[in-house]
Amino acid sequence: MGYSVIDYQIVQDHIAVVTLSRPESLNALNRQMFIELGLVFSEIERDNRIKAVILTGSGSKAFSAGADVSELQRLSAMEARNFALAAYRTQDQICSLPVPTIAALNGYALGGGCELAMCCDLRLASENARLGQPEINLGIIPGGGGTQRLARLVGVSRAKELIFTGKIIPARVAYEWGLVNRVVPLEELMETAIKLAGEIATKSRPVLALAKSAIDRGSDMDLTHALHYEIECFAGCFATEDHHEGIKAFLEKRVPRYTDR
Ligand SMILES: CC(C)(COP(=O)(O)OP(=O)(O)OC[C@H]1O[C@@H](n2cnc3c(N)ncnc32)[C@H](O)[C@@H]1OP(=O)(O)O)[C@@H](O)C(=O)NCCC(=O)NCCSC(=O)CCO
Repeated sequence: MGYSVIDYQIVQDHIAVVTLSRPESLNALNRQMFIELGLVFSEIERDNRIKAVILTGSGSKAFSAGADVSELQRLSAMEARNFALAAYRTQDQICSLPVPTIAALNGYALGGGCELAMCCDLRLASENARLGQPEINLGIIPGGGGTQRLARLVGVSRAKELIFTGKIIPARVAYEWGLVNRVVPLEELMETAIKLAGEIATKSRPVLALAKSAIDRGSDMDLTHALHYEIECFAGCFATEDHHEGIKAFLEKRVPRYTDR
């Protein structure tokens, strides 16, 4: 399928790389971007070969500087609601993808860009990356999950500090706060992301999906329900062919050969 504001590639057979591609506006997220992200994530979901996804931005300055301010400028309250709902649907698709996702933050990840990064399972940042929710400086608040996902990742106090002040934090601080998993030089970012995705891709696809579901769905439950949900996911592993192979390979002291079934 042809895309106009994103690029899509499969590397090393199992790794999908989705690149936000509006470099002239620092990969600002417009309606078309959300439509194409929805389409590409549907394509990825249908493709059983894919075992890890990397989401990044074009150029060396930004992952994404957020929602396209020139589109926001024209919105009525009702239209703003529809814009946020469209973003929500695409983000929900990304969050519930049964495959691990990695955001490779190659520069600014602001507003909707930070929100999109927080929909991914893991975040790697280049040393020049800057993260934040500066919506307050435009007279609005985050509308793509920022008030919720940021608070869950860094805690309510730090989220409030960022959202109330619009302050932008460097990658190092984002790492100290647990907002990103790792910080690497810009020129090593994609190599690091592909290496991490490659390591994940050596595991069983259905078992990765069960691990992701146990963590994500469990974190929305109270502890008792979450622990019971983990038990169901653990039992689900025993319904896969791959768990036989994993255990057999361990006992035979060899590398497992998973069939993703
Ligand atoms: C990211 C900033 C700090 C970079 O500043 P600077 O290096 O000075 O680069 P600029 O000249 O400002 O930007 C280059 C070019 O990109 C356009 N642009 C940048 N961000 C956006 C955007 N979000 N929407 C539309 N266009 C954008 C900018 O206008 C320039 O275009 P020219 O045609 O060359 O003029 C700085 O750009 C910045 O602060 N950006 C806005 C960040 C922001 O407020 N994000 C939140 C948006 S609201 C939101 O996401 C709601 C969802 O919750």
